[in-house]
Amino acid sequence: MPPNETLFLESTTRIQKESIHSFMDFQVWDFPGQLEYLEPSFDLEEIFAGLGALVWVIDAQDDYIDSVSRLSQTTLTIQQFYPNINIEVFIHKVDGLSDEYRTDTFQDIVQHISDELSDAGYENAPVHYYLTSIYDYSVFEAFSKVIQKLIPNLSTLENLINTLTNNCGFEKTYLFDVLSKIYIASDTRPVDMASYEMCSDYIDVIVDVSELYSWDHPDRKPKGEQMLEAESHVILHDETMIHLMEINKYLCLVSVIKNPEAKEKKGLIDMNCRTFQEALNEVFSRSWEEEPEGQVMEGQQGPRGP
Ligand SMILES: Nc1nc2c(ncn2[C@@H]2O[C@H](COP(=O)(O)OP(=O)(O)OP(=O)(O)O)[C@@H](O)[C@H]2O)c(=O)[nH]1
Repeated sequence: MPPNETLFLESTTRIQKESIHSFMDFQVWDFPGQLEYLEPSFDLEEIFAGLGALVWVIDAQDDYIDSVSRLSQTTLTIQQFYPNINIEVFIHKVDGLSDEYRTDTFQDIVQHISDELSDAGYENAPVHYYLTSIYDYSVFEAFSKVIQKLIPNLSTLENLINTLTNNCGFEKTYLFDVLSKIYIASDTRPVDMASYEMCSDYIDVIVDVSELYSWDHPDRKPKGEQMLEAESHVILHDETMIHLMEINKYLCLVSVIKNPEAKEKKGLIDMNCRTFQEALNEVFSRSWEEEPEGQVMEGQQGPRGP
């Protein structure tokens, strides 16, 4: 949804459950801000038992003291009964704040929460914080990190991407979920927002072009055998190449390549990406058989095969 359209969203009045069917199935539950779910009339087991991550959104442009103390109470309850749930705090709507005020707000919120938790005897709580806004890519980046922690075999995926990235001399590689535009894994070099944005935008371009040309036109017959997966690259004004390869129905691999020789070695790059694709689909088909245990979101299954 474009950010400007969110201005007309209606307020949430009850828990809304949204099922996501992608490389792994999970649900997102949207809670109304004022729901007193810690009251005895609510069944904690029903709410928390199947959760993999709790994402707590704090409006950084508003008075957040109340939200912060509700979060502390919730964290204490969760830590007692459901210690495997990841607690992820989005310090949200930071687009309206100056850089300096943003840092102060971040520190203030983190300090408040850790003080309240340590007053209750809970030191070094595993709470993670993100600065987010819907007016840039930060909220996608933050959600990517939240989802990545729930993926069984994440380190195997990262190792595979590292091998590909290092052997081909890529600058950065992301494995994206095409629909949500979150990246489920990347090589382990630091993420640079500009390259993430570029790769994410390139997926939009390819999806748009594919939609234009992929429908069955009665007068258009394919000339010979067609490749199942989309594959594309573009060279930007500074010679950077963005290379995209669809991996399966849900995922695509997008790489940033700075090496000027890449143009001549496109065949080699494609071949290496195909080898990566085979390895990845093999990992997925194995974890599908094994059914991972532990940190799972409600309704989540193992990653899907190709
Ligand atoms: N400036 C700014 N406004 C935002 C951002 N995210 C959401 N909003 C605005 O905040 C308002 C409320 O958004 P919702 O998503 O309905 O917030 P909510 O907390 O889920 O609200 P409830 O549904 O009442 O629980 C909307 O008008 C959004 O446009 C952001 O990152 N920056």
